[in-house]
Amino acid sequence: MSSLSRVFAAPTVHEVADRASAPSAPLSAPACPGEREPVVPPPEPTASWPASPAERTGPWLPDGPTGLGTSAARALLPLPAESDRPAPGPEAGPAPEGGPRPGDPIPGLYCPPAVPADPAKVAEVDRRLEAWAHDLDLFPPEWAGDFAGFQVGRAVVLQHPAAASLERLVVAGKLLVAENVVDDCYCEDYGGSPIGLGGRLIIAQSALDPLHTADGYQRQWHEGLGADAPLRSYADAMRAFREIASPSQVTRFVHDMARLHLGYLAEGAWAQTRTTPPVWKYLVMRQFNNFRPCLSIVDAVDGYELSEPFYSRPEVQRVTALACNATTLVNDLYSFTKEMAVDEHHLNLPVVIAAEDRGGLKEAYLKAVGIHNEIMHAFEDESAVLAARNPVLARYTTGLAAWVAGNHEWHHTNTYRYSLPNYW
Ligand SMILES: CC(C)=CCC/C(C)=C(\C)COP(=O)(O)OP(=O)(O)O
Ligand SMILES: [Mg+2]
Repeated sequence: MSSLSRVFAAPTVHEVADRASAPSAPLSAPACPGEREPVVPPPEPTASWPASPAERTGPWLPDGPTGLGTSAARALLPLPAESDRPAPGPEAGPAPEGGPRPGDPIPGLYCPPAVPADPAKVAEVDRRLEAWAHDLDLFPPEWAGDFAGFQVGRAVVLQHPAAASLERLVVAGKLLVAENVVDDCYCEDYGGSPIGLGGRLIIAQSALDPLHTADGYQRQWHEGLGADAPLRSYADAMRAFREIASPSQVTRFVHDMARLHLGYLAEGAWAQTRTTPPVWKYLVMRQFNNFRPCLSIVDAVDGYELSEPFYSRPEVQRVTALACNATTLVNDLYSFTKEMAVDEHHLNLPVVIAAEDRGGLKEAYLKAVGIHNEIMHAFEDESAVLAARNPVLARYTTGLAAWVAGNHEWHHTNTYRYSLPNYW
């Protein structure tokens, strides 16, 4: 068994049963290249959900956590006893003497630690992704430094510590590369522009959500998906995702990518009209222009499925959005200096706070850290309520929390892409 096989989390009983039906192969290699790996059906959930709306407002509303969102959680589910709830993560520490050093986390930013990334796994994922990107001709040689500097392999290994196989990690990496290629080439750094963005993004969406039409035009559409690197990357990454995901997980992802593209269009519209929105409107846009497509695949990458009836419940949608918003605001905070260096009007949370408060960027930045922390605590409080009620939701919310922690680790240690302002 290769050394890589030993680093994957030992599968639980039902996953082993599932794999017993597949051809025997070490964990580190797909059962059979290109063969669709079975998605492990979740165990039947215990009937712990109130049967009807009337039950949701029963007398059992105990005292529990207060703050953002707890009223929503309390209205829907009984809160677990304090002893049931996991201890909160370590509170953010103060700034080190002389301020944070390159690679240090933002002082005062609250985020639990990530599972350390196994270097062997990172190297193998990077090797496979680089070969894939080269085969699809995704970027010219002059971008090779930025590709290496992005550290995609380290990102997905940190974000998915319970990934069921190396192949599933590589699929997450292909999607991450494709999402950034589209953002860079269509919207931002590499020739992107808000002008005509809608026309480019609608074809990009069809690389995920196929056209169904008359044969002749169907063929033209299929040929059109090879026209540029963004389209090629979306089409091939999506093909790979369809091989490891269930139909409902695919539909979930396609929906989340449409949300992402709507967020790109809003950001582009405000750039065209030079609009600096009020903070609340910016937070709406950032809930769509968001890492959500990465978090919504955590069950597929970990080899199980949070079934659609569970995933669609309002309280599950809420904790998913809270996790996605917290991790995207982390990007605002770590990419702040990079974005300000390019365009002082680039929209991010500190910029819109400073405009609304008519204050300085430093005060706005520190206020943005507080907003992130409030969202992060709400995510932890409310997902603890869900996790205490159902093992599948416990696994799902653990996966969300791991993605949030891993992505924070990737951001604060990626000194090639990011650096902190001298605010401490
Ligand atoms: C990976 C993924 C789904 C990205 C979608 C949206 C996106 C590019 C981000 C949330 C990152 O934000 P931003 O455009 O500010 O990227 P950088 O700050 O340049 O890393
Ligand atoms: Mg950013």
